[in-house]
Amino acid sequence: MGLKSDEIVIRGGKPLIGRIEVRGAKNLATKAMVASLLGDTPSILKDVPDISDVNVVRGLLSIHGVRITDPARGELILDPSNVETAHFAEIDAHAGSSRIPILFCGPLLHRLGEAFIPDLGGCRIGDRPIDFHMDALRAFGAIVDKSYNGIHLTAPNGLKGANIELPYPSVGATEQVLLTAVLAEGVTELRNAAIEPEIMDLIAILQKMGAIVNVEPNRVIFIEGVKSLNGYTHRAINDRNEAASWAAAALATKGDIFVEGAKQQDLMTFLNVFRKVGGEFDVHEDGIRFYHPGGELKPVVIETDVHPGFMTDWQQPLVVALTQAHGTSIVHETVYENRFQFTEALNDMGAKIVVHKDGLKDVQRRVARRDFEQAAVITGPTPLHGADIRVPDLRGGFSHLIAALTAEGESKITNVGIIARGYEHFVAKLRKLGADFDFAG
Ligand SMILES: CC(=O)N[C@H]1[C@@H](OP(=O)(O)OP(=O)(O)OC[C@H]2O[C@@H](n3ccc(=O)[nH]c3=O)[C@H](O)[C@@H]2O)O[C@H](CO)[C@@H](O)[C@@H]1O
Ligand SMILES: C=C(OP(=O)(O)O)C(=O)O
Repeated sequence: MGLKSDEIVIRGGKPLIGRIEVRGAKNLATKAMVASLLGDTPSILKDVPDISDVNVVRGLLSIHGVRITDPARGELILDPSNVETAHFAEIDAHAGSSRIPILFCGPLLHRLGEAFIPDLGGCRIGDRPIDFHMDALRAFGAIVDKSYNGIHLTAPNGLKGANIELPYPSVGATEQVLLTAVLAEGVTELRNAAIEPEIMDLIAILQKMGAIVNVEPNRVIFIEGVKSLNGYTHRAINDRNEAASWAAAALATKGDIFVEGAKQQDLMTFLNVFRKVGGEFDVHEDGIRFYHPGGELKPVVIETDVHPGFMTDWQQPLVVALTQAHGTSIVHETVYENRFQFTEALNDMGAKIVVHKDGLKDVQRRVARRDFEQAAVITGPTPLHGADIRVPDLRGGFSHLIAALTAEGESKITNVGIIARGYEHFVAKLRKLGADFDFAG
């Protein structure tokens, strides 16, 4: 029987070897596209990855009247001059696979005086509430009405600078405040802000547009509202999460992958862990070579955290390599409540991973426990064998690809479409790295 478009059959046990390229980050490009709504003139974004989350945001921007053209590979011109005329109150659509529509709130309130936000997508890796976003918008003066099939926001008196302290340094809520405060009247002080490299890149974009944003010590950001902003021209920061995923793939499969576009500065925390596990890397001007130098991999204890800690999006691919380490590794997941679903499939393939749903209370941790954290204890090395598995979420899906490539025998993975949310042309890249697989999609 033929394969369906969201299925891949992988024959594993072969190292991945070769060179691939990472381009603009999913976690920046999509937000930069939203920022174009704030400008009075067109914006130009370069190195936009060909991923489905970008297409979702593109679709929503078009519905709002932003004219989008792509004159060259990875380049988008976003012209917001028709946004007012395309004005409508309600989108009868879902956000598709993406969480980005939540970031339309501030820009639409500024331009139209109201915003309608449909249900959000994104990975089902925990509750993922949006209370910080809504509280921040209320502090700016927005009125939030949840009686719709989605959320309806208005700002009858305009948006005014606010004093906001986030309960947790949320990436999305920090972006929400930035995208709202730049055109709000007066000064906004944001405390306990997230400072991920993608946020710094968004701030660079806003500065190019004419915004005044000061990043102060201790997670404080001051934003002085301005009356209007122009469009920007910007090359998106590269995708460090995709780079880390390919690095993990090189380690697990005993391979050697040159990731063009990987940047040492954005990956420092990951590189330290990669080295401690026994992987080697060479930093070049145009990328980083990640490889398994031979010999045994070593176990590690990791706590996921906000930047500059170990990014939660890195843990899922790395766990596959940890199944091949000699000894017991522990991954404390402190950012999301439910990010170990992917380990069930790994266990079906021969891994020994025990997930502690309430975390490991007796194990000493570097930083204080969060109420809902989980821990995975991985005992290795365990040979992996092929299995039929189903992708649960984006990074979990990439982990399944790595596991199937590491395993002896054949694996059939279904629901691989999710992986295209954040991994550009992953099938072509696997082919380039010498993977043995069948894919019909
Ligand atoms: C598109 C994008 O950029 N996604 C990234 C972004 O997600 P996202 O922006 O959704 O993640 P957040 O940083 O907001 O979430 C962190 C934690 O805060 C909680 N929270 C967040 C908002 C809120 O209103 N209330 C609340 O309780 C979340 O449930 C989670 O436990 O940052 C995450 C953390 O680096 C990454 O894993 C995601 O890849
Ligand atoms: C959790 C992730 O993404 P999103 O916030 O888009 O669901 C991710 O990139 O791993």
